[in-house]
Amino acid sequence: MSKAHFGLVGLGVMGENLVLNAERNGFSSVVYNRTYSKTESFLLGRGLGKSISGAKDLKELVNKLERPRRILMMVKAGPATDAVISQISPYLEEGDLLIDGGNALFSDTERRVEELESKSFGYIGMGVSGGAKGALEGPSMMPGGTKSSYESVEQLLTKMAAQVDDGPCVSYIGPGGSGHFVKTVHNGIEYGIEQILAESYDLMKRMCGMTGDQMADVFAYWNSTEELSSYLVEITETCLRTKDSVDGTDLVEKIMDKAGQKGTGLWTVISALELGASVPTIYASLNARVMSSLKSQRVYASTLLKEPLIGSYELGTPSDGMSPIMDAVVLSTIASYAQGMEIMRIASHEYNYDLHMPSIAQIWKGGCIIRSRLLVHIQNAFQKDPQLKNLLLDSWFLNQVDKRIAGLAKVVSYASQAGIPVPCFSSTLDYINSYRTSRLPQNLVQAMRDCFGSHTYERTDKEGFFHTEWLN
Ligand SMILES: NC(=O)C1=CN([C@@H]2O[C@H](COP(=O)(O)OP(=O)(O)OC[C@H]3O[C@@H](n4cnc5c(N)ncnc54)[C@H](OP(=O)(O)O)[C@@H]3O)[C@@H](O)[C@H]2O)C=CC1
Ligand SMILES: O=C(CO)[C@H](O)[C@H](O)COP(=O)(O)O
Repeated sequence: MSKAHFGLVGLGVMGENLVLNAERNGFSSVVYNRTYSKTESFLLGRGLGKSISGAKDLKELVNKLERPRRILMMVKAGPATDAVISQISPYLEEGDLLIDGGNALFSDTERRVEELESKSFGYIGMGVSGGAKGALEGPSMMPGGTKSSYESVEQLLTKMAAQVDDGPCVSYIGPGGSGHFVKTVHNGIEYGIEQILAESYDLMKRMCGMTGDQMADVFAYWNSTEELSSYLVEITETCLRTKDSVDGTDLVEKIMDKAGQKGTGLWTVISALELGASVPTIYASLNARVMSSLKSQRVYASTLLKEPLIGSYELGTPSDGMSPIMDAVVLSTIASYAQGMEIMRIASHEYNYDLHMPSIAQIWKGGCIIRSRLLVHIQNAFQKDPQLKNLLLDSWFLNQVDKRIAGLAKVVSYASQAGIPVPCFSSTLDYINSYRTSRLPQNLVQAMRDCFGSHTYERTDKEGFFHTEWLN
């Protein structure tokens, strides 16, 4: 029996779609899942009639593959990935390649690349985005590791990836854990945009009294614009139009207001803090999920900390796309991308990843959850100036700030008066206002630090570090 081209470990939501994608692109496959009944039902279901066979254990999976073997692990991140690696390693031979397509912590990937390469195996840490549909039809993929390892699967990945007008949504990211680092930042941006859209929904519902369908019409309009056309805006329209099958009312209103999280948003913020990148919009979105999870406390607090009455505010009309709210959404979305790119710019240098921003924008233009038309402008900005310090400094984005900052300020001000939290909108406003302020009040912070702790300060009028005996 001829050996298969490709192996998959983990027939979950992502794994089963990715293997169908590989098979459709001409790569015969062998699949293994810890719980064998899932393998059986897959082979009798979606895998039926395809060039896909099953393996009851990892030894059988390895034996059924041509050499050098190419095996994608699509399992839960963390200890599950380590378990699979240690169980499969005894059967691997020199030159075989493991690819981790899960949402791994990038420092875990660094460790695994070193461990596996010391045994003469290849190891790729690859961020994958696109959910179930993307995995099947063409995901966005961010592979990192040793370049020669990537080259041995380049053809497979290029065929599997989403394709946009000017090429595939996959390319080599860089060494070590860089692929998973970039995927983590992708998810941080994803958290930001999801929260931004949720804030706009809250304002339209509570300040403007709009119904689900009326809001969905606004999202449909936004999705037709150059600035906001994106996958997340598109699915928000769908979510808002969807009715509960029991009583026909808006389904979103039946969903508990507690957001889950699996770790990548937190890792983005931890990395940003460690690297000294300023990411207030992304941080605000993470904190909003944390605050949302305090449901019982919030319900109790709402009986004591009385909310202000919501007055009447002018926030545009559906026919103008709720203009000030759209301004807030556009600038906050831009800020999320700008902050994500900033983390990667610093990480590229600090971790020697040598990231190529236009290629990352290319990978994100199709297939992934944060795909949007804005990414074309982001790619252009970094192509024009590969050393660009902040996206906001590019002419296209500067123009957006000029055009929309008054609308964002209006939304933040009205929401504050009405007692409606808009953490991403207000963080974005502060981010832009801070970034465009040539002299911030941190001179006083420096004075206090020196006053109580002799930490010294720099002066504006001469070089060096100074200390004053403030309390004499
Ligand atoms: N869902 C999504 O939209 C996306 C998910 N990801 C990432 O991809 C990975 C897989 O996600 P998804 O497909 O959603 O996950 P699922 O929850 O659908 O499936 C998890 C898979 O992991 C396997 N598994 C769990 N623990 C172990 C273990 N200790 N040993 C061996 N196998 C184990 C499960 O096997 P069993 O059936 O035996 O339990 C199952 O095949 C995760 O890292 C996730 O973060 C990345 C991008 C998008
Ligand atoms: O990686 C993804 C998309 O890109 C996954 O869907 C991920 O689970 C999303 O993160 P979280 O569950 O924390 O919201």
